[in-house]
Amino acid sequence: MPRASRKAHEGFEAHHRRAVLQVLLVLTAVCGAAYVVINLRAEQYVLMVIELLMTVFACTLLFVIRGTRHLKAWTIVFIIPFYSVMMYGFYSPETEITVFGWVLVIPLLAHLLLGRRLGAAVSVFFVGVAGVLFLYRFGGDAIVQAPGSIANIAMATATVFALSHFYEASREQAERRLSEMAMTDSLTGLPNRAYLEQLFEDEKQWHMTAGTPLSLLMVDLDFFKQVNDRHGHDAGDAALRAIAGVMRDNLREHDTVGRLGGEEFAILLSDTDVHQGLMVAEGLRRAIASHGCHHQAHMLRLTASLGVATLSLPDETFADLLCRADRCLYRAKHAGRNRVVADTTTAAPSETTPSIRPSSGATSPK
Ligand SMILES: Nc1nc2c(ncn2[C@@H]2O[C@H](COP(=O)(O)OP(=O)(O)OP(=O)(O)O)[C@@H](O)[C@H]2O)c(=O)[nH]1
Repeated sequence: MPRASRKAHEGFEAHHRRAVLQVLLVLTAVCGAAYVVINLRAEQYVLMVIELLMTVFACTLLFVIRGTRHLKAWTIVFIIPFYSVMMYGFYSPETEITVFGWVLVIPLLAHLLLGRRLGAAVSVFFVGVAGVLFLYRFGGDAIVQAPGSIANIAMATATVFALSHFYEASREQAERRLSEMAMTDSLTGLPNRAYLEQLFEDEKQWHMTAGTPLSLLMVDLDFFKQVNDRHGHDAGDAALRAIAGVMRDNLREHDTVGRLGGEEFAILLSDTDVHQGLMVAEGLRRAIASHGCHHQAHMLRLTASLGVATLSLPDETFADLLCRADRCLYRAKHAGRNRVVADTTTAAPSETTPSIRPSSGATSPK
């Protein structure tokens, strides 16, 4: 999965897991408070103190998990004592056999909170311990030895385990698919603007820390309306797909081209200063101009204008950089199209805004 899609997926997943954990914490606090009263009245003071501690712990975590970036770690910090308290309840001679009804909650919660793999591992461990405790306490009872009684408990637990596991597997798959769709332009298959924005935030952190340059190209096809008007919308769509392919083929693996919308594209160039960005843009301009897009009986020739800007300030946003690249693009269009203009306003003061013009003038689609 591409990095930004993976981030989107993680965002959806964290949201889901946080919501489940919040419900569990509220339930733990409410049930814990109820058990404090029940155990106090039954004079079972050890259980009462444990329940009281769990209630306070759950209330505290409700605040902690609201803004945490370490949700999984906090979930484990809660779920292990939570299940351990459950195991103590199973072990304690003060509890009845019915306390083992809680064993069904183990696989369900583990999968909802920890996902398919870790959830399965934690479930197997704690259900196994619960099974041992059950046999230790009640293995000799006549009711347990009756045919089918152990099978009932075992099969009910296995059913909840299997359903939780398959539900989680299918939910994770659907979530992954959704996050990919949310980050992809459906016509060209390129990353969309949301993807680029997220990628920019990651790359910015990385490049600012490493002290390496990050550039953005903005690409706009020239006279694209004429393609639609002369050859139809399908031809326009085919041309957009073809140009997307040309750009992808002419970039390095760690550069990312995305479609902003319409006939506008943006490209993030890692480890690239404004001068190198200008060269990359010029290479793309040539590649686009020399590429013929076949559509039915027609050969469409397109050109593009490009603007180049390089990240210069730590607080610069994607929109800021895009705006600078867009201003250069506007100048390229204004100067006759099919050319590249770079923004060097933040580079060395002696430098002026460079532009690269094609030997022939602007061209319109034939
Ligand atoms: N086929 C197709 N056309 C699109 C799509 N999105 C936008 N367009 C068309 O792209 C054209 C953009 O036209 P303009 O904004 O006038 O730009 P242009 O004709 O390229 O002119 P300049 O940018 O000034 O060189 C419009 O006709 C839109 O309908 C799309 O997904 N498919």
